[in-house]
Amino acid sequence: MAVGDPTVRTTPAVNETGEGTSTILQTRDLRKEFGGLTATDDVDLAVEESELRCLIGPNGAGKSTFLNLITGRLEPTAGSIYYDRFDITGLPSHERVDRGISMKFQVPSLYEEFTVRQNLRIPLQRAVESDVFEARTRELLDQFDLLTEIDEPATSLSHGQQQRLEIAMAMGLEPKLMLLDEPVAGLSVEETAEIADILQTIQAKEGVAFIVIEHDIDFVEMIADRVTVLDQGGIFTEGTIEEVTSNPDVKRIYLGEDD
Ligand SMILES: Nc1ncnc2c1ncn2[C@@H]1O[C@H](COP(=O)(O)OP(=O)(O)OP(=O)(O)O)[C@@H](O)[C@H]1O
Repeated sequence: MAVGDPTVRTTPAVNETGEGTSTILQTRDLRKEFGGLTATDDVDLAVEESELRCLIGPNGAGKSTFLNLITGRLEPTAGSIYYDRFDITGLPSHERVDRGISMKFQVPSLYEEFTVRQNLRIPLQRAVESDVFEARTRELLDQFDLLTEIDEPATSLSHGQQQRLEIAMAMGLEPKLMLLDEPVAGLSVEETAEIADILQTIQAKEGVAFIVIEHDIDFVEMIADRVTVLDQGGIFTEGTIEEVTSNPDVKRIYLGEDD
């Protein structure tokens, strides 16, 4: 994998943040303002290697803005982002991808005229040597239950299969940290359970950490090691799914339950 020279633009974060080596991502006082609106309000968030973290919160809480700051799509107004022990706050998006941060966006990004194999080749070309394309293509498609569709056009896939292919493409970049924005939106209960299974398998087998934005609490319950609740740009609370969902304020405000 092509990785930039860490001595040129980045600084080891371990001394600055005091975090141990198992922290893959740490934000410090991360802030994003749009005019007078604070979309990310001094967020300190830490994610461990191989952890599956879900971000929940009401519409407009700042979930997508936070992920866009991590990918470099947005520049923070203030604060720092440490990834894999380096300060990546000023790095352009493509360098973050090369270091192992990949994202599956909510909007579809498949090349419809391409086959499943050709779509997957796009990220693989960037991340792995050509002599392992075929083996890695098959391995990923097997993991994502798409091997029998390998030579089918992307347009022939069901919505659930397309979502799986998009996550497989994000995995094709060989990430250490994968960001997913509502990966099961519009999927059936069965399709949702299948994605949950796949993410847990990848987490266990490949050691990838995830940050997943999700409104579907049943899905969060299936996959999350820990849950962070955002509200008005800031962290409202964090904990296990049981801790978060048993918090009366979270229940009332975020899950729409009064009991
Ligand atoms: N490019 C932008 N310019 C101005 N305001 C923005 C921009 N992007 C987001 N915002 C505002 O920042 C706040 C946080 O938005 P964000 O999309 O991050 O929330 P969210 O939690 O992801 O919401 P949803 O669940 O609806 O996707 C909102 O008030 C939104 O209107």
